[in-house]
Amino acid sequence: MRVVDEEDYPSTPGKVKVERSGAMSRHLHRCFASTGTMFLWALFLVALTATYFSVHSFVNNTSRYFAASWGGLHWERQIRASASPRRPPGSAEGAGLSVLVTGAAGFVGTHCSLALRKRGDGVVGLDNFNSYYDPSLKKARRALLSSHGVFVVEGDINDGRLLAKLFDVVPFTHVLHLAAQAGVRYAMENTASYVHSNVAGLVSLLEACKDADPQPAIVWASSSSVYGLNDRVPFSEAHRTDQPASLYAATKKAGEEITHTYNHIYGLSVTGLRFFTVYGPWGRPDMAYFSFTRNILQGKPITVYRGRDHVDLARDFTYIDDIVRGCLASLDTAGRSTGTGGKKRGPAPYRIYNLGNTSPVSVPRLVSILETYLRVKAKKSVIEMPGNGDVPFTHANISLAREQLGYKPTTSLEMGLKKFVRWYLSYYGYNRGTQGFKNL
Ligand SMILES: O=C(O)[C@H]1O[C@H](OP(=O)(O)OP(=O)(O)OC[C@H]2O[C@@H](n3ccc(=O)[nH]c3=O)[C@H](O)[C@@H]2O)[C@H](O)[C@@H](O)[C@@H]1O
Repeated sequence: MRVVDEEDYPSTPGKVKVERSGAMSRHLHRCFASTGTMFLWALFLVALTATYFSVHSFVNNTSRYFAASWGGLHWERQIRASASPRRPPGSAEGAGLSVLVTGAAGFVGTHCSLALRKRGDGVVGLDNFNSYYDPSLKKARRALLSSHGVFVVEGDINDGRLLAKLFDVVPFTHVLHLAAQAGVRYAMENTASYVHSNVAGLVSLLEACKDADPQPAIVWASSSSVYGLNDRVPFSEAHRTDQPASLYAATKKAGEEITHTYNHIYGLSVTGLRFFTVYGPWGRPDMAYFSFTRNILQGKPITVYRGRDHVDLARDFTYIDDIVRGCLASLDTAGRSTGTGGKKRGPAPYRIYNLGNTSPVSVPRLVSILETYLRVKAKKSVIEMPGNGDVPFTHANISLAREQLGYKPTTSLEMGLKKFVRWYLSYYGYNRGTQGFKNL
């Protein structure tokens, strides 16, 4: 068994060990030899780590450069052309806006972009084409926009570099922020996507807006869902909105608070629009009117939720063209942001409006209107509303929007669904004669 020498013991930190001379010189020699070796090893490791990180960052940057779907002179030319207003000089409506529309390949985004383009404003779209619902519908919307001269950049609002570049290339006068993770019930399945888009993405966009010179005015999509458990009807902007019933609603409410902060600190002009169950052609397949239509045509059952005590659920369904008019009126009346160089130079407007239809319709009535237009009886399964974030009814008071934006919805659910069904049948190529369902 090996006898442990005194020198093998570690010294107590901070204390010097007194040693005998012979043993000491041996020890010193060993000690220097091992320190030198250790030093060389340490040097080698540092060099290795540094090499690793520089190669890694080079590979990262290079692959990001090659993978990026944006950038370059041609891309910048496309952005500038799309962003240029085309109103005739001296036109009564003024010089025209230059609007960045986020979520441009989405339902409301596409309609607003087209409407802006048609009246001569410049529009650049931004959309990440995620797969929350069929991306081919988003691509078809992009093709429609492109045929009207609207260029849509594929990118995410969380990409600060891309946003900075866009504001670098174009001095946007307005941002119409519609990109979001939508859907009330899906918020129970994929919580992270709501935080990613509706909270982190919003902050990323506001950061870019506050740094932009000039700062744009922002109009963005909040939601009727912020009224949550409020049971005073019709819902007015003055009612409480601190009792959300879903994570979706909570992120939209958070958005209202976050935008307020940016308005307060940086002088950004902000208008939040509380949309009430928007529907229409080119709509969202995840919404009830759309999925009911698909299932009814395919002979599949639909699930109709019912409230407590067998009370029907109801929504203040609002037709897309009415919403578009509300969005454009909001842009036109937005008022300027006041900040420059990331600093507030004076107070800027902060507004919130309900954009609804003011006439709630029950879900069973929605189904029966669809049955009439589709000429097919729905296979209904009526169940009690699960605790999934839904609220029993919505009903907008739109006095404020009427007064300040001139907002006046004109489309009944019957009229609006007729237009939707007509679009649906033509888009999916449904052939009544042969009862065939192409591409459904
Ligand atoms: O107003 C809003 O702010 C919200 O409107 C809709 O949310 P929601 O009103 O729940 O719209 P749908 O998903 O189309 O549902 C409409 C009604 O049909 C009911 N429904 C839905 C799905 C289903 O399978 N069965 C059913 O009875 C719902 O409970 C609800 O009462 C949108 O999906 C949200 O993105 C938007 O923010």
